[in-house]
Amino acid sequence: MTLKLGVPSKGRLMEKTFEWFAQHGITLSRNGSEREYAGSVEGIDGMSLVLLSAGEIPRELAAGRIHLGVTGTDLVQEKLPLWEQQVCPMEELAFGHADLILAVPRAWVDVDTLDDLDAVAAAFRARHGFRLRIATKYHRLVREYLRQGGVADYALVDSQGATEGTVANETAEAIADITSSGETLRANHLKVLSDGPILRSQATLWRSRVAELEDADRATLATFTARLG
Ligand SMILES: Nc1ncnc2c1ncn2[C@@H]1O[C@H](COP(=O)(O)OP(=O)(O)OP(=O)(O)O)[C@@H](O)[C@H]1O
Ligand SMILES: O=P(O)(O)OC[C@H]1O[C@H](OP(=O)(O)OP(=O)(O)O)[C@H](O)[C@@H]1O
Repeated sequence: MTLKLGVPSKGRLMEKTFEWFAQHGITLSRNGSEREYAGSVEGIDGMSLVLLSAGEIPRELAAGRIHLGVTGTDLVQEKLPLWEQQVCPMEELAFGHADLILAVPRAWVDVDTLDDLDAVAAAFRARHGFRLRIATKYHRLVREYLRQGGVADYALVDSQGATEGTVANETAEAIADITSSGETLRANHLKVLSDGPILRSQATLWRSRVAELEDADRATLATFTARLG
């Protein structure tokens, strides 16, 4: 057996993760072509690399199919209702910073807070005969946040990408998505509610609490942990 490390298979998150491991004397690389999802690890014995979608890493950690994984706090908390029992954060990696926020059309001048949204949601239902729609891929986190905020008159609409476009496309009245620079929100004429983000996320190195460790894996994990300082 080897200690299995799951890393995002593409984009910024993959590149930054490779850089972060390099700073700790561990060289991660993708085998063969850009399209091949196998990789290798140099600089530490007994560790192997698995390239995965960032969104699948939480589930693989929770199933114990990988021992370590890099992905955002947002994805772990969204995908794993019992995340604290299933995974443990080893290190925040100081990149991939993004806030999960609720945003409404900038033209809604009377709506700045969750309380305002609640009032508008009730009026919206009375007027249109259906609930105000919020587009998101973060169903669990958004439902929980709105429940705690006392907002009930809404319907979630699933959106797995280009979520900010759903308002202009008239498939939703509001959105909940991650934002970093804020540019996508601005470009789509949306404004963030002022109550503060639903969640602040960053790329984090997680350890599975359930993956089985053989003696050799335990030794590899100890060597790796010592490297992190
Ligand atoms: N603009 C951004 N700035 C910083 N971090 C971001 C940004 N967009 C996404 N992230 C973070 O990167 C991680 C991966 O996001 P996301 O699932 O959207 O990636 P993806 O490339 O679509 O991955 P997948 O392979 O699962 O489709 C998440 O933790 C998210 O918070
Ligand atoms: O605040 P900003 O810096 O503009 O970044 C936010 C955007 O980045 C992410 O999208 P991504 O580029 O991953 O594409 P997606 O819409 O397919 O998820 C996220 O879903 C936002 O749309």
